[in-house]
Amino acid sequence: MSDTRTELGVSPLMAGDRNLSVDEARAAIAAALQPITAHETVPLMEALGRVLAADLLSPIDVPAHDNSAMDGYAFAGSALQPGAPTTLRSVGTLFAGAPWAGEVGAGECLRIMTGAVMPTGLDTVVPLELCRVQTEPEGDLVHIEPGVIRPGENRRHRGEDLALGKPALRAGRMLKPADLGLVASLGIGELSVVRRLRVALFSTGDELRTLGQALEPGCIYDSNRYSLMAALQRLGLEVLDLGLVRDEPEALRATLNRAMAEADVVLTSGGVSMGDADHTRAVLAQLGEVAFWKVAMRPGRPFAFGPLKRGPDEPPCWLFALPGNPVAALVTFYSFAREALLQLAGATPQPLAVLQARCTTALRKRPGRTEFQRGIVEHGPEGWQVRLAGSQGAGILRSMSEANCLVVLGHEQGSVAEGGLVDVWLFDGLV
Ligand SMILES: Nc1nc2c(c(=O)[nH]1)N[C@H]1C(S)=C(S)[C@@H](COP(=O)(O)OP(=O)(O)OC[C@H]3O[C@@H](n4cnc5c(N)ncnc54)[C@H](O)[C@@H]3O)O[C@H]1N2
Ligand code: MOO
Repeated sequence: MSDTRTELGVSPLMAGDRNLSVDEARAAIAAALQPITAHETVPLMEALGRVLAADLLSPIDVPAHDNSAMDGYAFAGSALQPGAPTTLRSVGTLFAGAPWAGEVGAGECLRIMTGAVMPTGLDTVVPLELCRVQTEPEGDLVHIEPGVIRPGENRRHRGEDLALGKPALRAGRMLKPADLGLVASLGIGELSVVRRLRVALFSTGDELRTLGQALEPGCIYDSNRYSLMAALQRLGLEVLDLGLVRDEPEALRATLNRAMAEADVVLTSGGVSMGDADHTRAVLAQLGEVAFWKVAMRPGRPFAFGPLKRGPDEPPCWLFALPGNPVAALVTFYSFAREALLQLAGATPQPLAVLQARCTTALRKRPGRTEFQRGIVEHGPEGWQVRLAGSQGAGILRSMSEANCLVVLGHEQGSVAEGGLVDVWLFDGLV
């Protein structure tokens, strides 16, 4: 990371007045970042959402034995005669957890429960509902009509879920509920995970007040820190809340120094547009190589990104400076910061799930920039459909709150006719 200017490439840092496309900005960010590697061991029940540090090899076969997939009768499939009924005598009952110790001879079968170990020599289970049982004092007779079962059916094979020595989960996995169950099925109670990425978060703007403070004339409550903190928590990251920072070089410098000392990333909102940015730029120029971009997108045009330099052998602290307008802050977070933070956290990239939905109204759009509109997607008579969620102003948080998705109109895309298909990012898919 010594020569970030080269790694970022000429285009983003030298973009000057040119507008970068969303894809160019994303690519420049991804090319600059190096994941953190330090790891720690955590108990399984604390591993949800954490990033697996190394491939997890299965120490056992799961299941450990061939076993029955059904409640029924286990027998040797070779006993089945093509085109003729088969009758077998049941010589015992097998329960899960209690392997069969006896013998099973020709023409015999065993009543077996789901999950019980298949005895040696038996490879087929006929489910109870597919056979006729005739009760007899010396052992029930089981009649199987031709064609209801084939040899080998309803047997679960040893190791078919997880095979001894094979990777059960790969490094970089963000662990989800089923993964924790999978690890438990291997008898493993703790995991090596990448340490949590630490993100310092603050809002800038003299007009901002925080919860509990009085709202003087001209002031507003800081909302960005709360929506961004929640978005960071959803990603499973550690948040260092640095509160509000006034529009003063010394306050900014002091806060950035603290963030650089304590965090891997600093995420800010406000103060990146043309207005009063000069002193911000001067402070950032002293601390690192932050580029101020204009991205061809709406909302969220102004955005700054780059490394704040620490010691010569230390990785930089990465700055993501989001625009102040509350919707622009969230849209740029999801467009640029989300995947970059997952990359830094060591997670295998997981692009957002994109749904295609029919737009219930026509949308005006000119090619040459990406537009994000707040929408409400629902299932209608002809499949997924989406309508816009109220006012689309970059400062209108209410419509963002009412929305359940973002309608994403791509860089090259033009206007959309009523009923046309559009891409949708589901908020519930934003992990
Ligand atoms: N001459 C220009 N003016 C503006 C441009 C431009 O390119 N040229 N870009 C506009 C766009 S687009 C946006 S977005 C904003 C972004 O500006 P900043 O990042 O410098 O943000 P601020 O000016 O500090 O704030 C903008 C707006 O958002 C409110 N805000 C800021 N922080 C918070 C917060 N933490 N919680 C709630 N609301 C917040 C702030 O009060 C302003 O109303 O600039 C446009 N102007
Ligand atoms: O980022 Mo701005 O929100 O496009 O107004």
